[in-house]
Amino acid sequence: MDALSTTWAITRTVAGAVWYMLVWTFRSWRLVLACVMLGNLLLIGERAFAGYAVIWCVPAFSLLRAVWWAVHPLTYEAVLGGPIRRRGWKRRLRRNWKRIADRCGLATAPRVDEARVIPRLRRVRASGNMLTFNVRARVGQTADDVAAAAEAIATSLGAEAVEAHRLGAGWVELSLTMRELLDVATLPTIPSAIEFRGVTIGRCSDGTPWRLDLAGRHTLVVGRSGSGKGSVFWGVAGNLAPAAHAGMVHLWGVDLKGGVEVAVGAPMFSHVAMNEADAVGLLRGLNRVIVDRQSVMRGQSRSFEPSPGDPVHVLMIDELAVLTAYASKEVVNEAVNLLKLILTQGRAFGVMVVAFVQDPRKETVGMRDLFTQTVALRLASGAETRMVLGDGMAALAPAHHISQTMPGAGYAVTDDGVVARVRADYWADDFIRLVAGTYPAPPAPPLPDEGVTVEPAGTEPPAPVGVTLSGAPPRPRTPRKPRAPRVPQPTSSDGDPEAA
Ligand SMILES: Nc1ncnc2c1ncn2[C@@H]1O[C@H](COP(=O)(O)OP(=O)(O)OP(=O)(O)O)[C@@H](O)[C@H]1O
Repeated sequence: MDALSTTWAITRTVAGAVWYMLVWTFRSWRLVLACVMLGNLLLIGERAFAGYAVIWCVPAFSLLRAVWWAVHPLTYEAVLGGPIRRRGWKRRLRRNWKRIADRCGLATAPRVDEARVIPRLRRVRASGNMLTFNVRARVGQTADDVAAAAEAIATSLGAEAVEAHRLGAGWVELSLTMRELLDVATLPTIPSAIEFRGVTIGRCSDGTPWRLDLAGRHTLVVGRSGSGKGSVFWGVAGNLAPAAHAGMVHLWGVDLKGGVEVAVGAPMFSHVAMNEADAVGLLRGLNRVIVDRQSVMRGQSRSFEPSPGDPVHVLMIDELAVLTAYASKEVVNEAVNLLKLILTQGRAFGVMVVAFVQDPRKETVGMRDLFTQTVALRLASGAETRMVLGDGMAALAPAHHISQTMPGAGYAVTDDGVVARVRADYWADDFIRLVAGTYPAPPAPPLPDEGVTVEPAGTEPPAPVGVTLSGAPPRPRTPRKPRAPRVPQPTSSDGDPEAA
């Protein structure tokens, strides 16, 4: 069996090398033709060696390339294959730009009888698997018009995907992914850095690490069932685990899908809620943290700096819609109010929310706009992408085009409109358990249990109440002392209240 598979592998490699040799030779047919003519002239001039050398130089170079590719693909790709391919991309773009711009609707004619004006192409560059260039909108066009044609331009050039960034004053930068790097799943390594401002949870389409900024941001992750929300969830929680272990971060987990997701790595979390009542208690507790910090920081400082014992709080909610739409009415009402307060006030006080949801409709996630960055994993339709990312974003971040075979892949969109095509590392259950076992959260102070009234910013914190650990049985309340009977007050005979 082994010998058979080795023979098969060798046959495939040799066949591949022969195929590439032929393709590369025929692709350079103009050069081959020129060499044949020159070689024949040399042969006529009785310079046999030089003549044959010129005639066969192109096939010989292709053969050399093919052998190199077959024997050592890594060095071939780095030294020869990659640079040749990138040169080809740039040349194809420059040569075909007029035709592509015209066909993609970017060429405009000022009058019927006048020639069409093509948007200007500038700074064409290629590196790694990306082809990047700037396009200047013509008079009568906007940068949005150019961005809207991005998908068509990418398709014309055979790109896998495209990202468009506005550079300002009519300039748009288009980054085309010419070779897909995200189709291979990657695994994380055990985190060791103490991170609380952001986490590296996968890679971008150009192969660079995908860093998700968390400081001062609330993150909404949306994706259909099976789109890989779990990878992003554990990418964030797992990478924060060393900081949680060191007391610089408190992780709060809400999982109302029976706790199936959070339970795997529960030791990383300071507080976990797996039912509606605990979830509301947990939100009250987090709101209490904000209110307490407001009173401490008022007049002292405007930005929060964490320290051991005074950590950043990160609330992770798996399936947000269960809490904000599908739970009982009272729970939904209170949870939505508390969550809105946390989302509007938490950022300045070191409280961040990372929420995950399958169904992005307004009825399920009414507070979508309060999240400052969105990760759109695979979505069902263009309408859903627009719903999640806003109008105009379906072309820039077409999450509905993500293949089912690429769970964990998506578009990360910040509130200033920067789009990155990304894929999260895959966190297997055993790996999550390993990280949770390595970095368990230190014991956390108990949560306020009940009676916390939701106060707007700037008001005094609510009165202290009995506390409980979310998920633990509530402590019995001490019965109140009976009130002492009132002493009757003397009243004036004429009923004058001032006299009483
Ligand atoms: N980053 C990834 N790379 C490769 N495969 C992945 C990745 N993330 C998830 N998968 C695969 O996709 C499957 C579904 O992922 P996951 O359970 O995270 O999806 P989900 O969006 O959380 O779905 P649901 O909402 O139904 O829980 C996983 O069992 C795993 O096999």
